[in-house]
Amino acid sequence: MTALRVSAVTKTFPGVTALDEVALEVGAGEVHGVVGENGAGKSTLMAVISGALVPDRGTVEVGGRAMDGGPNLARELGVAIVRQEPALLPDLTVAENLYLKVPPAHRPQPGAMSRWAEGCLREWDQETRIRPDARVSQLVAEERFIVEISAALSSRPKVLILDEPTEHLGERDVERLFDKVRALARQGCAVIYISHRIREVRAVAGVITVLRDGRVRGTYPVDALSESDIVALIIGRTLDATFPAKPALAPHASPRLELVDFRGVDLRVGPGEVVGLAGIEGNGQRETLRALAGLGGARGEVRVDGTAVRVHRPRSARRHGFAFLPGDRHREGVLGELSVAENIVFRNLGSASRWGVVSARRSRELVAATLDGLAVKAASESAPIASLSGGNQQKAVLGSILATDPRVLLIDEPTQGVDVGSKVEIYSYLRRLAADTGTAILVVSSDALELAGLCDRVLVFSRGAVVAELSGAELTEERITSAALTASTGRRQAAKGGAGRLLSWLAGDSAPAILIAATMVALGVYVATRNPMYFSAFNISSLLALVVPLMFVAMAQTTVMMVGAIDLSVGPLMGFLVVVGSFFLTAEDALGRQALGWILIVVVAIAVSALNWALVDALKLPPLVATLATFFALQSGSLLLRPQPGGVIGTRIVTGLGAQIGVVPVVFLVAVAGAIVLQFALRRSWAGLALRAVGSDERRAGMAGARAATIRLAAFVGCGLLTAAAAVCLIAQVGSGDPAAGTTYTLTSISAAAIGGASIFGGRGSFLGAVLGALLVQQILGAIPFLSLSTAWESYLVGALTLVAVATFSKSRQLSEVA
Ligand SMILES: Nc1ncnc2c1ncn2[C@@H]1O[C@H](COP(=O)(O)OP(=O)(O)OP(=O)(O)O)[C@@H](O)[C@H]1O
Repeated sequence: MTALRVSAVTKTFPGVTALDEVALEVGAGEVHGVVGENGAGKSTLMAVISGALVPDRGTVEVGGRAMDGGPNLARELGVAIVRQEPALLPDLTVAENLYLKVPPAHRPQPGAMSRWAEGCLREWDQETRIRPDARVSQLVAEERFIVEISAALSSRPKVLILDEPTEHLGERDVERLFDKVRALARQGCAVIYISHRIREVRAVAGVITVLRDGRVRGTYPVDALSESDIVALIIGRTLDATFPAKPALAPHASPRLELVDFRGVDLRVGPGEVVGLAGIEGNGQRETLRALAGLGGARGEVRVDGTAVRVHRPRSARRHGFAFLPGDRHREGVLGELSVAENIVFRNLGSASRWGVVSARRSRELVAATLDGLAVKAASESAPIASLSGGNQQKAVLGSILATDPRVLLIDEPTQGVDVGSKVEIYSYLRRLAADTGTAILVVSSDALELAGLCDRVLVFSRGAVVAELSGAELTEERITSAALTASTGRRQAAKGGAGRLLSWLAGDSAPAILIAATMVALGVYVATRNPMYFSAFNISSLLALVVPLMFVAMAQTTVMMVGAIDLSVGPLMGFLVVVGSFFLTAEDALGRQALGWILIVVVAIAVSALNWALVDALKLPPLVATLATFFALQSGSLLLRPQPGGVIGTRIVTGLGAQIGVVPVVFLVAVAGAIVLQFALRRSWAGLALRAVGSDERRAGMAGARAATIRLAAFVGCGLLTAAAAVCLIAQVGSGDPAAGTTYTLTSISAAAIGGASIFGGRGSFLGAVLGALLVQQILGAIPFLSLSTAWESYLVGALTLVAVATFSKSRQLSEVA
């Protein structure tokens, strides 16, 4: 039975025909390998099948149904995909990502999400210690792939697409994956397996389709082809040898690189020598390489050509002749928005410049030489590097690093995503570089065959120490794998010290609330020791009453910040609503007119926030500019309606809104209850997740089925409604239509939201944090008179606190991500 039928699909991009009349059929229970050179069109074809791209011509049918409804329909029809770059949302937790990625029918109750996610991960591997509550931005590439694969497996797919899933996986994980793939196929799932590791394709697939230049070159049963037959079909010629010959090294040459007790490793690497660092992931090999690149953890002595050097930062490592190719290309390798040429020039500013100015001629020559050197295929050098196929991105980044003319080259996964033909070119390029310039090369790779073929020596790591050294005849793929496996049985968890744990906690969601509460208590105690009147019932009750508008408007601001926007118009909107209210809510107004006033307040708030949304989403104005325009429009509107304050609000309304239970105003309790409900919805509902997902990464959230524009509209309208609530509380406080009433709330709302943990980049924030942030800001404002300080201190203290809070949260997030 045919599970997937692709008929005559054509897809073009400017300057490239990525797919040309492609046809493919995959039967239920079949594992179908798709192979081809870099840029052959494999990922584009998978994007079409999974609904992420619409073809120019041709059709895709899944289980007999035409696939014409984007990613959501594809998911509904049972298509699951593991992409070359896992499409995970960095600000959300592992559990939340898994939840969003599986089709709605397979999702657990939001409350049971964590336990369910643990089950999904444990199904992958009993030992895997990926915590369901870890934020995805804190995971290394291998872990991100495991999460992406677990999500695809947990969605019980009918068609499973795996696009180079093993580039970051160790030997055991690859085996584990193949077991799962075979089990799924036995249950009738159709699997498409894309990889440049031909051995893997042969091991798992029954049928192979070869793509070249966007066209299908043939479909064959795997058994009918040898490995070299497949290579010949892919690149159109046969290869003599994959790995270049290893030249004899000068026996007494003084070492180019020397490590003395560097993270416990002693090592001498001669000029032109290629040394591999192997081991099961997480045993210290990658960390050692990264430490040499200046990315942290450098302890011990490092000498280059006999001179001791410090490699505590990337800059200092570069200055001493180290060049580093990061293994996590998507996160650390490419600058996605910049062009191919800019990516190359940026890494070689020294050689591309003259008198400190980038020279057009030198840049052109540098870019041409780099692209030619590794035969990078790009529609144009001014195209964004993200539009290149994965393998071509890798070659472009590697080329830009090789062009820096290093004395020591540190390369992490040199050929990830690179096709068989280009791998051979890269290996011989590295060998030539080592032989011609004496560059010492250290390589980390999850592919033991690559290490055995490319390196003169391989050091095997276990628990941070070198446990075996292989060279000469001993240097085989089997020896590397067995040395790694016998030395350590599993992945080592990076042991987090006290500082690491503190950082993780600071980067988490509960830190802002706890830190604010602690600061409030400390401030309260301090002020009370200076002035005993501070804790009087009157003072507490007026503080709580005054803070309520700020609490609501801080929640409003948090809502839009969550989707990566900011709303400057909240303050003037509050003022405008107060002015509107002052025409309908006076003692003389009849009940009907008063009801109309309340309705108008809500309608105006919704209209203004919908306008803000339209400016941002339809006109594509930056939120800062769009809401600044509404800021001024609203302020002028208020002044036009009420050039002078006027319209006294009816006493019944003022006293009603000012009702208290003991010393606590009722509206305060309403605000707190609202914050609790919203916080719960933010963490435990699809809407809350979608809100954070869109703020975290709109494109990926879209792939998970979230409609970004609708969600942003909901966020803006939510912001408007919460601002209306703030305005209602303000009406009772001001008591009349004052056009300037709300203006100061714009900045204080941003401060309170940021102190509460919201990020202006979206994806993060907390309603409880915002409410506590508002309380702290108000507490500071209220404490100034008790300390007999001038009012200037209001700005100093609130400003400083905002700065400290934002710096602490963003820095801790940054550091915990690197860790
Ligand atoms: N968004 C895009 N904009 C412009 N060109 C694109 C875009 N996506 C893909 N291409 C081009 O389409 C062609 C096919 O790319 P695709 O990513 O499908 O190749 P691939 O076979 O998956 O390669 P690799 O093995 O390197 O991953 C390439 O020339 C690529 O540059």
